[in-house]
Amino acid sequence: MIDTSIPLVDLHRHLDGNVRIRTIWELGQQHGIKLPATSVESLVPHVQIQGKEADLLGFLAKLDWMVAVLADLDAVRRVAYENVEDAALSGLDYAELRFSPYYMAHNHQLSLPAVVEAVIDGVNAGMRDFNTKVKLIGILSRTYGQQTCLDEMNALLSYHQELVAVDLAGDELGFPGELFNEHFKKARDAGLQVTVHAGEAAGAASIWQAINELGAVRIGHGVKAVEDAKLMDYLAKQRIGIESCPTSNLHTSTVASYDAHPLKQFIDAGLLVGLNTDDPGVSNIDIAHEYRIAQQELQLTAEQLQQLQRNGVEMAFLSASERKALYASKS
Ligand SMILES: O=c1[nH]cnc2c1ncn2[C@@H]1O[C@H](CO)[C@@H](O)[C@H]1O
Ligand SMILES: [Zn+2]
Repeated sequence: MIDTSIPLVDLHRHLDGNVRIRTIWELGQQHGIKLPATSVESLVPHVQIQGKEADLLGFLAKLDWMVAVLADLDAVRRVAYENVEDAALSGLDYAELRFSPYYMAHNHQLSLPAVVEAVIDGVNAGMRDFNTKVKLIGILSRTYGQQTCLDEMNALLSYHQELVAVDLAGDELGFPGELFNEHFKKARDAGLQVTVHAGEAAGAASIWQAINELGAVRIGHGVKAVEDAKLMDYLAKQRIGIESCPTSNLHTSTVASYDAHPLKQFIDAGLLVGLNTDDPGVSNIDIAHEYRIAQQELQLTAEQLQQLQRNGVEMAFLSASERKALYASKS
């Protein structure tokens, strides 16, 4: 199902949505943080989806305990380091890990630039110990509004050489992309690429906005693109990558069932679409699970699965020589 001759990548993966349950428990104990459970086992329903949530915000609440235990920069480094180990354990050759500095910092008033630096340090330590190449994407958590996102952007930009891109995540319905046009201009001016969570909770107009005003060259989820034929055409022609995350879309009730997921329509329309996990810890999945779902629930052929795998490599934020080296590492 996964073709071992093609690099396996995951480009849409929140490192603050992938904190191990045992780590949440241990950090809670270590720092005397009150958790809503008396054991690792009883913590599970508080941080992992059981069935599905009614909407995106219900889903996002599951991440809250993952960052509630980030009491100091060592905790941040640990989570970043373990994310690289998790990526390696799931067989990824290359991963783009994304994180929101304010989301990780706010419970314990950590400094935003210090959190960015700690994530970079943890990931670099992970890359020394494990065999997965990682690049980082900085997130603005739109749910906290324009000013906080400006603080996030400034913290991220002070480490722009260690990042490949910026993203906008959180409450898409409550905080439309227009609020962040200036933020993303700063990022583009600093030479960063842009991917945006769009067309997940809101409709196709949000995807147009992300492309035309925020400068997105990739779209996270993009589920609602199927509602707009012109947009589908544009995405295909412009080779705008769609970071598809089918299980996350089910868990947020963005789609009612796997059957209703538009992945096959994206492929049929010739879109540059790849498979990703989104928040593996919250959804309790790995990348292999998404390929299994694509085969068994979305009825994709072996050729289509290979195409998804290659699309991932094509849309990765890598230079031409890095992409070549990634392919070469498999042959
Ligand atoms: O599927 C998603 N859609 C929108 N926002 C998300 C999703 N998963 C996580 N976050 C958001 O990303 C930041 C942490 O990286 C947080 O703002 C979290 O709410
Ligand atoms: Zn996401």
